Amino acid sequence: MVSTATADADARRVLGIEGTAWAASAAVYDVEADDVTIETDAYEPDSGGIHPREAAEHMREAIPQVVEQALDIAREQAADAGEDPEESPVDAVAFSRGPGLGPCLRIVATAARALAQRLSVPLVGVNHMVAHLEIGRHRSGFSAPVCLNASGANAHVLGYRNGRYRVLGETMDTGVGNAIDKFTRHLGWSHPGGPKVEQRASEGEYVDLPYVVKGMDFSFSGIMSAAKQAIDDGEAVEDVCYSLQENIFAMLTEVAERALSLTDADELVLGGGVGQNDRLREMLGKMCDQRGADFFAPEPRFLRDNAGMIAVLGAKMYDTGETIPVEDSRVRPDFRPDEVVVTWRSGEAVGSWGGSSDDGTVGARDGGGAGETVQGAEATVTVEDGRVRKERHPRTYRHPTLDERLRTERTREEARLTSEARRVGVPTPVVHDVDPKEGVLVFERVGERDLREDLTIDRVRDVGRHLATIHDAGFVHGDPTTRNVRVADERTFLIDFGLGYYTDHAEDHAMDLHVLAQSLAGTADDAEPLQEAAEDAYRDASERGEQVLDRLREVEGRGRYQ
Ligand SMILES: C[C@@H](O)[C@H](NC(=O)OP(=O)(O)OC[C@H]1O[C@@H](n2cnc3c(N)ncnc32)[C@H](O)[C@@H]1O)C(=O)O
Ligand SMILES: Nc1ncnc2c1ncn2[C@@H]1O[C@H](COP(=O)(O)OP(=O)(O)OP(=O)(O)O)[C@@H](O)[C@H]1O
Ligand SMILES: [Fe+2]
Repeated sequence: MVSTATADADARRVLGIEGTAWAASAAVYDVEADDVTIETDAYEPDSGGIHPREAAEHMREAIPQVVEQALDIAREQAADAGEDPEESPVDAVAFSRGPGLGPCLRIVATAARALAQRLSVPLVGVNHMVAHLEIGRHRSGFSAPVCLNASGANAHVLGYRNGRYRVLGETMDTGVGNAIDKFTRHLGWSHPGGPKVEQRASEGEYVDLPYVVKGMDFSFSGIMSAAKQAIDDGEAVEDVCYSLQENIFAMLTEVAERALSLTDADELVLGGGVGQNDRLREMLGKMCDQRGADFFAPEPRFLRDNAGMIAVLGAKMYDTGETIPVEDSRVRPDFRPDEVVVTWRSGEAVGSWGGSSDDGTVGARDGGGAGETVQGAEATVTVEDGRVRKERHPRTYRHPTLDERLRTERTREEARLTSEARRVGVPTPVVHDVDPKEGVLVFERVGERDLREDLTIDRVRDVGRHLATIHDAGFVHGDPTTRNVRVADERTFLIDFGLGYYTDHAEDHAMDLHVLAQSLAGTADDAEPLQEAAEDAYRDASERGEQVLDRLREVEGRGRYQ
């Protein structure tokens, strides 16, 4: 192929540089051959976790070398293709702009700028998290997958909608890998801990540990303290490792399934270093199998931090003109994936879910007609004779003991809190029958449709008020999404209290509002006025609305990436 290194032509080859935390890495992506060569020099702390200054020092030493190695490969490829040796062998230099450790990012960016200048090619600034996702989409050939990012400093599920990747759910505290690594530091093991836990888990048996999912968000702090405590109490290390993996990965698998259900997607891709774990991949694969979805995990060299994913996304961005001048190329330690305008998918439809169709209906789910069966994220719901039968079937991806515990607990709590909410004046269905062991509930059928098909200011105000009422009564809903509210002419019913629990903590109350806000953002084209209406109604109706809303602002500021 004859080279034309202008910005109008599609890229032949792109050089990627990665160095957000531990991997000093450079790669060449040969577009035509769809071939990625990666050169990585890993930072391994002598003790403890990653020290930002030491990591930056590693970048300073290692980045020039891996870059030169990658460049040599690019030159060979260019020579094989018969290109002019005087010309740059790559059309662009793509680098990880964030998120990541500031000192590391700055060294990588400096190297990238210098190289781009030397080769007289443009710079492309890549979001590291979007790269973790795009590499899976690229390698799988899937068109509109949900993505689970399971990496060291992050954990989130993303879906594509209307030109951006939306964060459907994320960790409320640490990233999944960091959580595991902290646990292994407690044991005195060296960094990284993830592979060591995987190894020890193979000899372990299941012991009870906390399990925390809130809508599509989740939290690791409770389970991590409990795991450390279990070790201090003399529980066998292999049992704690095993159970930790079982619970944490089941949480990730559950939220991935919820995201598939919400977005009506049937493809899932995995990204991030924790994705190298066999048990996590097994769980996700089984879950997808059970619901008829396709699952793809890239090979390990593309899961852990690597410059290959930066080069591949860099090429897509270059092709749509997403290059940046040096003066605009400052690093972004807190760069969120939903800040990126996804230009390289602009030819595609609005998105994979929630877009209103011409007749104003959204999606195709309504537990309305008699005899109809609705597949929710957790349960199968059948409508018969004005009654609704909800069955939580076993999920074979998770440990049977955990599975039984979750199904029993959630069924019992759902019956209890649905009735409790009615008692305090919130419209909910009458509970006719409950069998926690079998995971079966029979309810009165309520509402004509789900809230997401009738999203008005008045309706979300009702929801804000209802949440205030149950919070004042001392419990939370746990999953107040636009699919867990049913609407009829005059009334707005809350359903699906399975994730609810008793609590007086402002933090837990704020999480309910956060889940609602995320769900509005995921379903409505203009979510802001709806969100405001819900908050105003909540503030007016609640005994301590101001305090909870302050906490909500705090919650929203978290889950940011360092
Ligand atoms: C911002 C960026 O620097 C950061 N990168 C990062 O965290 O490196 P990554 O390579 O994606 O993931 C590393 C994590 O992946 C874990 N890990 C590696 N192999 C594992 C395994 N077999 N099982 C569980 N965890 C594993 C390690 O313990 C470590 O916490 C991120 O993507 O969040
Ligand atoms: N009492 C009810 N009256 C009318 N429709 C109902 C009732 N309960 C459930 N449905 C319908 O069934 C759907 C699924 O129910 P539910 O949310 O309880 O199950 P789920 O599996 O927990 O779903 P998800 O986890 O996706 O929210 C609801 O969105 C609603 O359309
Ligand atoms: Fe990463």
